[in-house]
Amino acid sequence: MKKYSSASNYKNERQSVVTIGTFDGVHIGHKTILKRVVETAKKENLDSVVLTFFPHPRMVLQQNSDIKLLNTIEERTQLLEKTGLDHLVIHPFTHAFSRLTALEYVRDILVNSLKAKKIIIGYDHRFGRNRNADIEDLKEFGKTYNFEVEEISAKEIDDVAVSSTKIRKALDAGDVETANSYLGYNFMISGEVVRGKAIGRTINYPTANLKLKENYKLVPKNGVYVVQSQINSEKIFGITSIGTNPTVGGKEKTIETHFLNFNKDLYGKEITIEFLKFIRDEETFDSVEILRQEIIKDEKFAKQYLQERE
Ligand SMILES: Cc1cc2nc3c(=O)[nH]c(=O)nc-3n(C[C@H](O)[C@H](O)[C@H](O)COP(=O)(O)O)c2cc1C
Ligand SMILES: Nc1ncnc2c1ncn2[C@@H]1O[C@H](COP(=O)(O)OP(=O)(O)O)[C@@H](O)[C@H]1O
Repeated sequence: MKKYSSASNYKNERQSVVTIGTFDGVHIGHKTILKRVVETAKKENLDSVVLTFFPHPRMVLQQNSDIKLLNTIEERTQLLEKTGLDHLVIHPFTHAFSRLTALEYVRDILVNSLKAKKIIIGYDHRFGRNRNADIEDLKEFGKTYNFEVEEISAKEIDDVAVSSTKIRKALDAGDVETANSYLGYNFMISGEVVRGKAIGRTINYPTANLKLKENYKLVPKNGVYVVQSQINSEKIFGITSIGTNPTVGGKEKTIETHFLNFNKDLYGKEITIEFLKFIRDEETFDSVEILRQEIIKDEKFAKQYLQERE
């Protein structure tokens, strides 16, 4: 898959099948569309292209928007790569871009830059300044500019019954199992392991504290989870606590993981944790000793869960 940092950087003489969207999560619904794009391109001897935007329109158009996304742009790129697409165009969503008329957008970006011969798109897709054009307008433009529009019907979309919003809601409720089944992979978070207060090791539960690079990445609800990770290409399971650590008077939100049967220095390493199961909400305990007893129970729960899953 070739990547381009804007539509004007896309240089390719071959005509294409294009789909357009944010594709946050690259979930099973997105994958059915992407599969259709890849297969259509093969059948019709065209190149397959995804046009996506970054930052998210809401991050640009709504002041103080605190929208959280399922994927960082890096994750989105990696997930799209797996679908077998020929080209990924990540076009900068700016104020100027949002002011393009529907005609300018279709003519300059879809037709002149991306050489669209076919556009495969959801029935409710809207585009152009103030999002005032719809799929019927796109079909009209197709007559002028000689491309075809293939509509993905409401039924086809409803049959999958998955949306990025539903997945965000599931994660906000701690329901990682529902989120994972919609995503078709385990929801994950990556970051560098940084130093904390070094209290963990004093209760025999050292925890790797993750520092996120992107403030727009969605973090599941505060609480304790069973997770898995890949450390030096070995699969390691763990228990992750998300929250402010009120028992030890914490204020900042942290994401910290105690890895099971593991004892190595992780400071400075980049790690990814995949969420498997919610264990419980974060609580304020009366003492660190009670917290330690509780973490022992969390560990037992995790081991039991992992054993039953085998
Ligand atoms: C599995 C697990 C569950 C945890 N649950 C809670 C909790 O419910 N409430 C809380 O205040 N802290 C909780 N913690 C966080 C501890 O307070 C934290 O790990 C400890 O303060 C160590 O912090 P440090 O990494 O800065 O040394 C939990 C930690 C782990 C590993
Ligand atoms: N089983 C383990 N799980 C997590 N971290 C571990 C483990 N064993 C050793 N470590 C190391 O210990 C560090 C965490 O120790 P901790 O006392 O919690 O300190 P800190 O407050 O700096 O996180 C981790 O960043 C990692 O380098």
